[in-house]
Amino acid sequence: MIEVAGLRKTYGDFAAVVDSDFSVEEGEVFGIVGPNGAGKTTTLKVLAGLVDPTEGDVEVAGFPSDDPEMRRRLGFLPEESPLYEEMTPLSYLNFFADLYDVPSEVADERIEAALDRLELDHRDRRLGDMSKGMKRKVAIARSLVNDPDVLVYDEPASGLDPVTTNSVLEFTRELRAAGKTVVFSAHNLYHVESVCDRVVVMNEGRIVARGSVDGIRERHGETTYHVFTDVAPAAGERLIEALADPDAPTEEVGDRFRTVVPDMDAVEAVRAAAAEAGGEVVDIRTREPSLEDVFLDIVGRPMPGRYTGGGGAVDETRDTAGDGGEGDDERNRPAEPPEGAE
Ligand SMILES: Nc1ncnc2c1ncn2[C@@H]1O[C@H](COP(=O)(O)OP(=O)(O)OP(=O)(O)O)[C@@H](O)[C@H]1O
Repeated sequence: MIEVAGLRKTYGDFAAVVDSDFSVEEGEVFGIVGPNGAGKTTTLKVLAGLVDPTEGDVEVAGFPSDDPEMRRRLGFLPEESPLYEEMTPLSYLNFFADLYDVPSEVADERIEAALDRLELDHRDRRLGDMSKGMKRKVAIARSLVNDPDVLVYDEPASGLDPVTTNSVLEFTRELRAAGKTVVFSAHNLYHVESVCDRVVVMNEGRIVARGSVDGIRERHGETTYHVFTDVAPAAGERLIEALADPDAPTEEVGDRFRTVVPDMDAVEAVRAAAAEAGGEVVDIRTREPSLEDVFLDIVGRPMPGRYTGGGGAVDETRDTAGDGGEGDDERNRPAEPPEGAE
């Protein structure tokens, strides 16, 4: 449904997006995550036909992104919803339906359905008097007036209270169930984890990881084992020292000591050290890395420069360390991942 190949967007000699490639399947919720300034909004604006790429090919629903037909198939939700303060939700949404030439009876039905589903009351209230959550819902309803196949949402749930956030995320899942294709950006990784089928992680203009959330977690995060021992406090120092060499961080937690290790062999080392210190292993828990742990690891890696003039040249860095694998692959990964991130 969406194909992006070799996308690059520069402003002067600054590269906002560098060599971006990805595709989004029909009926998929696809997430773009990354820290501030990573290039998420720029990518989404290119998809929505609001910003022209400097280089590369972008196709949405079979049309190039500068084709007016593509815009008819797409609903865009900008990061900030620019609403006309004096209008009411109904007048505002009808105005946009009109711009898309939606027949008025169809528009009425569609708008009612969207506002009902989004549980937006006060449909005759001035937009200027509405809360941020209500305005966001109106903006989401606006993205649907032309019944698009593809929805491009920039931070749809940012700055909303937990109830409104859940309702927006649930609504996104329903769009998928209705066969829509959704691309959205987010800072909040929980939002991404709870909704997206696949994601790309962007950092400093580049895609640095991609795949399913679980796939990324498996490749970039490490499962750790938390081993609890009942060594007496007086012998704790001995245990900590004994485990410093295999680099198994150990600390006192309540009436136990907890040692964090990467594998079952290391658990045996803890067992031996605990026995030496007069105790034994009383509990072992595995800890999966959260997407947040993984994200911090990935975006913490050094990146090549973003300026094309004078400074670091960005072009040559493409696929420097990408494994070129298929599906759950990753590309443009900086050559040196940091040592054992916690
Ligand atoms: N019109 C523009 N002119 C110059 N630089 C721009 C322009 N638009 C974006 N940039 C720069 O491109 C980079 C990427 O911006 P973008 O808004 O795409 O990032 P983002 O990942 O969406 O960030 P955020 O999470 O803060 O919204 C930023 O450094 C930004 O300052």
